[in-house]
Amino acid sequence: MPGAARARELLGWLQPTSRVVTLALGATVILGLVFVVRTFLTWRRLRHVPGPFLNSITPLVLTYHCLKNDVTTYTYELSLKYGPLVRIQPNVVVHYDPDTFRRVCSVKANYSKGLWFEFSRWDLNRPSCIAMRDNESRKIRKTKLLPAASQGLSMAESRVDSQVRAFVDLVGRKYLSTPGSAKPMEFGHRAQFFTLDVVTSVTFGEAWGFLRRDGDVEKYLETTEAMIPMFGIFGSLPWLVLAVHAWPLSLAMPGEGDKIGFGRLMKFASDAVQKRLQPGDPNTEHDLIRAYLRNGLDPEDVVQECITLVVAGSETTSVALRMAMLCLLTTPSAYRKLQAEIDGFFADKKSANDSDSVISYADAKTLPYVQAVIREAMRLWPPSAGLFSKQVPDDGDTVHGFFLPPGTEVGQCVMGCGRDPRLWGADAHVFRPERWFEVGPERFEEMQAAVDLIFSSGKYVCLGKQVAYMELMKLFVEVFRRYDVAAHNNAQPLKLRDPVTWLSTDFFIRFTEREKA
Ligand code: HEM
Repeated sequence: MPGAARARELLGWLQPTSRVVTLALGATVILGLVFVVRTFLTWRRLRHVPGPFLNSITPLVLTYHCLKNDVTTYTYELSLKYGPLVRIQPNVVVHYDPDTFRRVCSVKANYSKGLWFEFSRWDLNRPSCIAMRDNESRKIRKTKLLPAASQGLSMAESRVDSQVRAFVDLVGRKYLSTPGSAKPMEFGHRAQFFTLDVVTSVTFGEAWGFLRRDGDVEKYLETTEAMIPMFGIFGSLPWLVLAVHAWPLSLAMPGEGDKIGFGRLMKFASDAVQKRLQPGDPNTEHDLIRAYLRNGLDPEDVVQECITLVVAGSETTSVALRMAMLCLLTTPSAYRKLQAEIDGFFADKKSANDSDSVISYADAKTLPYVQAVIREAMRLWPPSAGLFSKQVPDDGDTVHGFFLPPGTEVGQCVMGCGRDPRLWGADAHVFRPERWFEVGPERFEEMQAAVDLIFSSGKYVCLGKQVAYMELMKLFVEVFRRYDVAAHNNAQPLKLRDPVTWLSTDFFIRFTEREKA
């Protein structure tokens, strides 16, 4: 009897329920086989790249570490163990070599952005530069953005100064502890208030007012804080982005009509652009919106670029502020040297007693120890710790001697660049700003270039790098010039978790007026 007829006869003997069970079992076996074959083929594609076996067959190991809140350290430890190139997911390899970093980001290498960047599409039909994965479109967009961003920088300083004053005022108003009266400030959130007010002010010409209110505005922080861990999870399972962008999940995406949260930022950006297009607009104030419009960017694209500026420029810089503060508070020798340098600078300045003055960026750049503290903290705790994967071009590429077929995603372990003992010595994991003074000019340049990779490189380089340095330098100078700072909870200065970058809670610090010498 032919096979198909025999199978029909056997099925006929079964009860209807047994038939359903048998069909379900059959389907499961077939799906299981498809899964095994697919997993085998994916594994085979990059089997020559070292890494843990489990990571080479499932992306979920990385997802697990995002949920466990130790993903950056995990990636770093794997890189050291298997490096210079490690397979961290079936289709993702990671490196931590500064030269490889620069090559992958160069125009010449022709890599493009990985799937994860789709997550930074705020409007599904209109990507801003950070979400553009096609190299040609990015090039055209960035040509328009770069000159405008550098014009924007020249007017950013006065806006950063206003927010530094607002922060210092807030301390004086609410958080100055005196003997017998402790008034600790939760610095993690205040750092965000500061960076959000700076970036909204530089972008829109008007700060959102987090510092003024000393609280969240339109529940923006509450909702975005909940979103940040999603960046990690989407980073480890980037195809999820496509599911979220498709109907019906797309209906849950934030929109201009929302009463709170990210949608408010979208509405604010859209209104701010519209306001500048009105015939009666005086056009006297300078901000990035005007700079972008003047540079020929379509108004609807300007809206998307403004949202990107706020997202890209706030959490990153506040992570840098928090971790630099933590490093200082836990390293008394560095704290003392930083304050001594600041005092020395102001000792013979007329502005020393002017409570309203803020150090100029040009002057701040002459303070080598302040700069060393900031660089050293960002080296150890890079705020942009995610993989930021880029896709291998059509011809494939060879990285550290391993051929990578087209479409492979190459991620970066920026923590590895900052802690590689070959570059930083046996105490690479120690916060020691002095290391920046122990080397000749050539080595110094090499170290500086490696730390700067936290801002990416080449065609992906951050547009707000100078604004970020300006914020960090000015705030530290003006705070430590006026106040002494101490961790409030000696047993645990803060609670740290790492779903994609370092997020903190309960970072309470105390400010006291400095004793005059
Ligand atoms: C310590 C603070 C900061 C760090 C570590 C940082 C890091 C980065 C990195 C790594 C990228 C590139 C991502 C990639 O495509 O691979 C980037 C892009 C970007 N950053 Fe920053 N950033 C910081 C502060 C800022 C600030 C203050 C602003 C705005 C004022 C800003 C605006 C942008 C923009 C607009 C992009 C997109 C550029 C593009 O797609 O070509 N960033 N940033």
